[in-house]
Amino acid sequence: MTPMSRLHPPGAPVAVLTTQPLDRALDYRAPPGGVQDGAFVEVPLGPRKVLGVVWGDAAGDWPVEKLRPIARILNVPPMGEAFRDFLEKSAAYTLTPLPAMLRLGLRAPGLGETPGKRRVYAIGTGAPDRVTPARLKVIDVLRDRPGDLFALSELAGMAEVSTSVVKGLVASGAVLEQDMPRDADFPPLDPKRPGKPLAPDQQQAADTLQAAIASGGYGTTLLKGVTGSGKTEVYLEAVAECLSHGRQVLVLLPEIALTAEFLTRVKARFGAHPAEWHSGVTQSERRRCWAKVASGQARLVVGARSSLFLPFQDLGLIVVDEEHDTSYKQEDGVLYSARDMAVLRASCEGAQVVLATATPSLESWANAELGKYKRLDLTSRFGDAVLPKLRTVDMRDEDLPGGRWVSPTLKREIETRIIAGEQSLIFLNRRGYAPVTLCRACGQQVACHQCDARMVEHRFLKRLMCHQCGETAPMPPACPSCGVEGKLAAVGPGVERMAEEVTALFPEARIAILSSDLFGSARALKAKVEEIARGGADIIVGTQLVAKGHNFPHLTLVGVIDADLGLQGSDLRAAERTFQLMRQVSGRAGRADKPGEALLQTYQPEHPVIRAILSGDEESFLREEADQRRAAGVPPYGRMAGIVISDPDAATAFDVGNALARRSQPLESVGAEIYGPAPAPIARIRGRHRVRLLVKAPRQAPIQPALAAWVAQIDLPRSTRLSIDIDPQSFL
Ligand SMILES: Nc1ncnc2c1ncn2[C@@H]1O[C@H](COP(=O)(O)OP(=O)(O)OP(=O)(O)O)[C@@H](O)[C@H]1O
Ligand SMILES: [Zn+2]
Repeated sequence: MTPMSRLHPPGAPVAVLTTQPLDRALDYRAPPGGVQDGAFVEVPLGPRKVLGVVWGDAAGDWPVEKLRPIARILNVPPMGEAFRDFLEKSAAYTLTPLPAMLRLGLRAPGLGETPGKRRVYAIGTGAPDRVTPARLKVIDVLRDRPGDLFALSELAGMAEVSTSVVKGLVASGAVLEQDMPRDADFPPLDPKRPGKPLAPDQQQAADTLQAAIASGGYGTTLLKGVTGSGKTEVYLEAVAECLSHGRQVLVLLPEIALTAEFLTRVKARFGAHPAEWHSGVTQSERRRCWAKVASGQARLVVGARSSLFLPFQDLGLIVVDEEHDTSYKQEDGVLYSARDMAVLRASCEGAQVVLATATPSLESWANAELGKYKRLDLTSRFGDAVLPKLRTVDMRDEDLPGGRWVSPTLKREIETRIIAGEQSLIFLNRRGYAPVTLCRACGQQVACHQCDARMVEHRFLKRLMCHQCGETAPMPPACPSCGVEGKLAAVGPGVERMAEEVTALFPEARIAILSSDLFGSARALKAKVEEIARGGADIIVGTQLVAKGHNFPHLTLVGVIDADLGLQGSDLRAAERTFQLMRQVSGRAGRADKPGEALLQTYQPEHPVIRAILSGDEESFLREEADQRRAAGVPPYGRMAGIVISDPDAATAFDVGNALARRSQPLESVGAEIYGPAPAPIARIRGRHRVRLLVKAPRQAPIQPALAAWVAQIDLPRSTRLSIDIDPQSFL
């Protein structure tokens, strides 16, 4: 159990950790009345006041009388000991400075403000005196989230109108302007409401999870169930158990588009919606969520990976749904895996973790094999639904003209579904219109001027876009290399081009295209997903956005345009990822009463991974994959870290890389090996040249302190950046 937070008496020296980029906590004096460990405070720093958290005793290297006093204690419950422990451990694990870690824990707007200071906007009762398209957009946003409060700029931004449009609506009473009320409580959830009657294997899994929660303490369970087996129903029983013990629950989902369906299921099960934390919620909702999680009033939070850094008071359960999903890895700023950090946080809090998936990551599977995690299996779909039949379409035998990708075989199957009134999904994991734009005069590809990457045509946006830096440019009238006009050609398919081909093949069909860049807001995407689930499309053309966890009851056919796509390249997880993605996307078919089928277009039907996907024998696939990784000493049977050194000047970056490679002693002393330096696979991003080193170590090696000592030997030039990715998932 967490010890009681101590009270530091008035005037006592205490350490305060701020979010400022300093390498340690600073000493201050406790204010009149004293201050508790974990208290959120405001302290003077130079001429400013900054936010911080009381972090135990002062370091004591300054005389007490020279210390400045804490300016103010915020009206927020102190941060629990377990959370502080988690921040320290996660900082040490990811080699992140503690202040940067704390920043993740303070991502709520207006923490220091007293309620009543901010102006917020909500739907009013009046009718607008005049209706314009701009005004309608504002009303649309408000109607879509009844009960939500918006800041002025936020509301205007979401509606894509100027703030004066909102003000005009306030004047007519159609929009209500008010001072921010005290954050409202979340409606209570009732864990005693009955759930759906469970199938015997579901019941058994639910009982096991409930028993673990009832007995208290930390533990992790891999809940492996085939797509459509009803994993969600099972872990909702675990949620119910945890709620009935009065403890808090966090459910992580890999994709905002999945929250809408989950909210509906929570409401059906517990009678009300949970708190939400992700980039799609308003600022005031974020603030409310943070505050109510801190006070313990919000009992269930559904969120994205950053919700792991919410100030839970008594966290009893974390569910990581679709635990294999690569989007759980944060690839910007603080580099962390939300799945691994969930396990770490749970161990600090004495909580249970449920990792739910149909296709476990090799990491989690291996931990279950080792007995570190418990494992529960659901081997069949719920009810009468059966797993989809999978077969390959051998593209070498298909008669297809150049520039077309839907094989005659796949086309016939789609026709059958349209006649039967069922849905088909065409899957291609590539955003945009075409991956390559080539000049037929000079043979050059259009490239990003600041990255070592091609520009990808996005016809819907009428622009070229770099998928590395996000830079966009209008489609040039002439080739940027040779200047010849009218010779630029799109090469290869993207999801937009597939939609074009499908429209030409099925002019009468209703076609929906789902790709993350085609939706301006989470709201628009959610609306589209719901419309599709209701049957509002005959053919869905989509990227990996649709592969994840969706329930489309009318969908009976999945056609994978290029099953070989992920098999190319040297990524150590290429086989694993392809296997997961193909099984997941196939799993969207036949989830209700009608059986489903998945067709994989491939040029190499004999490839071992393609054969494993078809056989559906996950265990042998994972076992074989495990053997190979064990032999190579790579994760999860060895440790890895990726170091990227970047600089506007290539030679400088290489010099740093070489200097590090030479001074290898700290790493060698723990048995680690260094590979590189070499140009990173994407050798230039945003004008910075990138050089990478890979560090490989035995599984038990204390790699973090060794890495820290190793990089500390080098003084980086001012222009150089160095990032360390522990357990890298992508090798770009
Ligand atoms: N015990 C049950 N009673 C009634 N319906 C159920 C039950 N269990 C599952 N279902 C239904 O079966 C469908 C699939 O269940 P669920 O979404 O929980 O599966 P899943 O294992 O999470 O699937 P996936 O891995 O593909 O996301 C849902 O429509 C769900 O409502
Ligand atoms: Zn770029």
